[in-house]
Amino acid sequence: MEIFKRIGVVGAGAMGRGIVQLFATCGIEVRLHDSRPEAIDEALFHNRALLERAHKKGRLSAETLARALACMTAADELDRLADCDLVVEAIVEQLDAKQALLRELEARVAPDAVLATNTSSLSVAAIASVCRHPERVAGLHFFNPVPLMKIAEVVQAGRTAPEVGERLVALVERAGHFAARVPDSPGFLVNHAGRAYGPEALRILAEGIATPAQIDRIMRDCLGFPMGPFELFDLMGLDVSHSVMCSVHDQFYQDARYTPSALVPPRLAAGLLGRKSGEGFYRYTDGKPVLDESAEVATVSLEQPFWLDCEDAGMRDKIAAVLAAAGAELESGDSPSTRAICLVTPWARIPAA
Ligand SMILES: NC(=O)c1ccc[n+]([C@@H]2O[C@H](COP(=O)([O-])OP(=O)(O)OC[C@H]3O[C@@H](n4cnc5c(N)ncnc54)[C@H](O)[C@@H]3O)[C@@H](O)[C@H]2O)c1
Repeated sequence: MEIFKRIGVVGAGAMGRGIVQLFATCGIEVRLHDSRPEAIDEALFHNRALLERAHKKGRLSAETLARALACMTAADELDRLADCDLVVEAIVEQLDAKQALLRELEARVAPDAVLATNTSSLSVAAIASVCRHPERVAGLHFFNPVPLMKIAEVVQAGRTAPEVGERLVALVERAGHFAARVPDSPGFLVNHAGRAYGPEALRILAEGIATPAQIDRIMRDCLGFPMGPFELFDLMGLDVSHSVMCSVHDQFYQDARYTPSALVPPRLAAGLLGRKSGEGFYRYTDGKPVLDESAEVATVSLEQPFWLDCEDAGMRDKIAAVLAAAGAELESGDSPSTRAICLVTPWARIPAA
């Protein structure tokens, strides 16, 4: 299978820079373009610092470091991507912007060059629909941060040539990631499944049930997620997440289960985008969250009885044993009394104790 020799990346934000780092580290020449020239310099500087740090920590040999740095270059003009055999776009999540870019790229690259989109949720077929050769267009959806999240979705749109998908799978595997071949459906696989995470957390917040820090802590400490939903919003950028929420909602014909949260637009207008703007649900200094030391963990009163909603008898016994060990009373009726604190067991992976 012919692996790509020279890759162009358009969009030097969180994703574009990560994609550049990933491919350069495995020795493929990558050229980075952005409509803001300063974003290209910043991204290449950022990548250099990350790679040098990895070398200092002994995770990257001097040879791989030198090769990776030599492989990453700036493309000040889009014309500099003309001889790339693959161009991956990672610009703003807007259909018209992506279509306009693909048109511009098609006018420059060779007839057999592949064009890939890193879109999180837009239809790949809709992006490709403006191209003269939609068979060369596929989705190549990485996750943030690209070098660490070792999976990419390879999206086969209605007109994507099968060999284009196969070449992208080979490229993803060469970079050491798992390639998941997925159909061109709203949110593909991961962001469709993720609707039960972020948007549901926003609903809990909107209903005043818990704060972002409380929700994040429960998802991390009790359910074993590596990151809570609000930490994830801050990492992805709320602007990017909002576009995904709106796009998936539209593509499912406004199904109420996917309704985007009204909490989000005022936060976007205020610039509370997350790490990239220095503040989102948390505040950041030098890219690190500033934790609110005064935030207290709420204590649960053991004076009130507990009522447990759990159909799994084995799990029920385990939770009952934890409550008993803590000295709490567990109600046994079919429905809770008015005093009871109700415990609901959602479906999830239970982390090993
Ligand atoms: N942030 C995430 O966690 C994440 C994860 C997976 C996929 N994505 C997708 O990747 C894409 C980029 O997301 P991001 O978070 O890197 O965005 P970002 O806002 O960090 O960066 C986007 C970059 O694109 C540039 N840009 C915008 N329009 C352009 C154009 N017409 N031509 C050239 N450059 C242009 C901007 O100047 C900016 O530097 C989006 O489609 C997003 O949905 C994001």
